[in-house]
Amino acid sequence: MAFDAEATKRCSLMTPDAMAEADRRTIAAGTPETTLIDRAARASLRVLRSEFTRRPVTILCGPGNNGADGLRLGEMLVDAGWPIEVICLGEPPSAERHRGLDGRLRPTGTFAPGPGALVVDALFGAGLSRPVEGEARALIEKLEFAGASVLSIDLPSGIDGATGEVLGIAPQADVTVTFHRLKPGHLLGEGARRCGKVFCADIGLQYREGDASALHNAPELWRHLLANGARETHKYERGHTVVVGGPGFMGSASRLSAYGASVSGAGAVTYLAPLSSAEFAGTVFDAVMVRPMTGPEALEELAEGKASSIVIGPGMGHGALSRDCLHTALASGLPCVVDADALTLYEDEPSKLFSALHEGCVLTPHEGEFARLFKGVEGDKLSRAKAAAARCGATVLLKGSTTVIAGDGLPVINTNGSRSLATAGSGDVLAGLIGGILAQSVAPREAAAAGAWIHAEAARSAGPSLNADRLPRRIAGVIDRLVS
Ligand SMILES: NC(=O)C1=CN([C@@H]2O[C@H](COP(=O)(O)OP(=O)(O)OC[C@H]3O[C@@H](n4cnc5c(N)ncnc54)[C@H](OP(=O)(O)O)[C@@H]3O)[C@@H](O)[C@H]2O)[C@@H](O)CC1
Ligand SMILES: [K+]
Repeated sequence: MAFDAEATKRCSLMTPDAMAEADRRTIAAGTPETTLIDRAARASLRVLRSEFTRRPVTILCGPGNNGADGLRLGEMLVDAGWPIEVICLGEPPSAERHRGLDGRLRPTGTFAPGPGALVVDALFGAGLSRPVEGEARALIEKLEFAGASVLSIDLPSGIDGATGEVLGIAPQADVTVTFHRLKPGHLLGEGARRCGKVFCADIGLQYREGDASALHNAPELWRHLLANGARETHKYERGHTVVVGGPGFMGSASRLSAYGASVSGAGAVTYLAPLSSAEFAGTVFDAVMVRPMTGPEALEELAEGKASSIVIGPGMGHGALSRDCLHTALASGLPCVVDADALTLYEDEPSKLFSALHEGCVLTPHEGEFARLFKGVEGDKLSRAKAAAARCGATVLLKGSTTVIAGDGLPVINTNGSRSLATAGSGDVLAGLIGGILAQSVAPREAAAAGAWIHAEAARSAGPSLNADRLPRRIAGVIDRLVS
């Protein structure tokens, strides 16, 4: 079962190149470029007026259409009676085309933004092609300690719209206004930090299948998949997740996974407890069934029976039984969440793990585990997750304050994470939650996207005192609200 098709269009992220192509298409279909610039400027004006009170405005304009948006915005601000000045890189704009700016153009050397001023950054947007240097760099450097507010048009100048990386230098914007669709660079790395509050305005560009390079995660993509399970009446028809338990003191991580699975909407969860902790596990769980793990054959028996997904890795340890269980889990062909110790068991020979994985698997590494398992995979987070998924032949969920999910279909970027999630055991709960969603016949990329968003949402309104024990209860609340 897949993402909702209409929501996929709305949640699409487009690279600067795809945006330029949409721009060309729209112009070729009869909308003049000046009309698009006009709409972009008008949208910027709307946001500017809603976010800032009247004050002196300096507009920094670059040589391309990002600068053209800035010039047009300048004219609109003059019409609205705002005090403005315009500073252009390179050639000054034609007096004929921009009569409204008469007497307001200043040379670059005069730029001295003061506290309380508003600077519109229209230097570079989607056409940024190299690191920002020279005069443009000097202008952006002056912003750093000026205390002025910054509104960036399309992107903070210097942010690569495809990756979120800084090319040379980029300002810290308070507000960014972009058009048509967000770009991955608005959500990734430094881009996410430098954009401030992001607004996306419709300027009448045509959308076409194949324009997207990634998706911005949102419940409208996958909410219908969760509701599906709730219609089934028998517990095993609603999915049955098996969580492979960890031994002794380590067992708490896997128990958190079992709690995560138990609130996922799956009909049943079985906790397969190593003998050293089976008795204890039997006393702590109520809603989760506990079975003793006599050996990998106990897992095999469940996999051949009623299980519909497996969660393996949290608190499992690196012993021989762990290896046997991992092999049994993967060989079963059931959807599997491979997390924590299951990711690091084979860090010295990852190809052994990769060759056992199948397309129903979801790997959930944090940055440290990712670096150890996918040696040599470098670059921005989106590219790394995609490369890792291609290398291992499974879905990869690369965790962090921004989480990227790559697998079959467009990759998904999840951005509702918060600091409250950075707490011990939170990742174990996530692994269980995704396992529980997988058990409900949801495809791996879709289950990972749903799990990442729900998990983050459960922590979003919480304070720093949130711990992993209390997370499942909050997850249950989020899911119930989503499917009600
Ligand atoms: N499609 C849409 O949605 C719409 C887009 N619109 C707007 O258009 C913007 C895209 O316009 P764009 O393509 O003209 O690119 P833009 O960002 O102005 O920069 C290109 C110029 O900068 C130069 N340059 C690049 N890097 C440089 C550097 N480091 N240092 C110095 N120079 C550098 C580059 O020079 P070149 O590489 O050619 O030598 C070229 O001259 C987009 O962000 C949005 O605001 C709206 O108006 C309407 C609909
Ligand atoms: K800009």
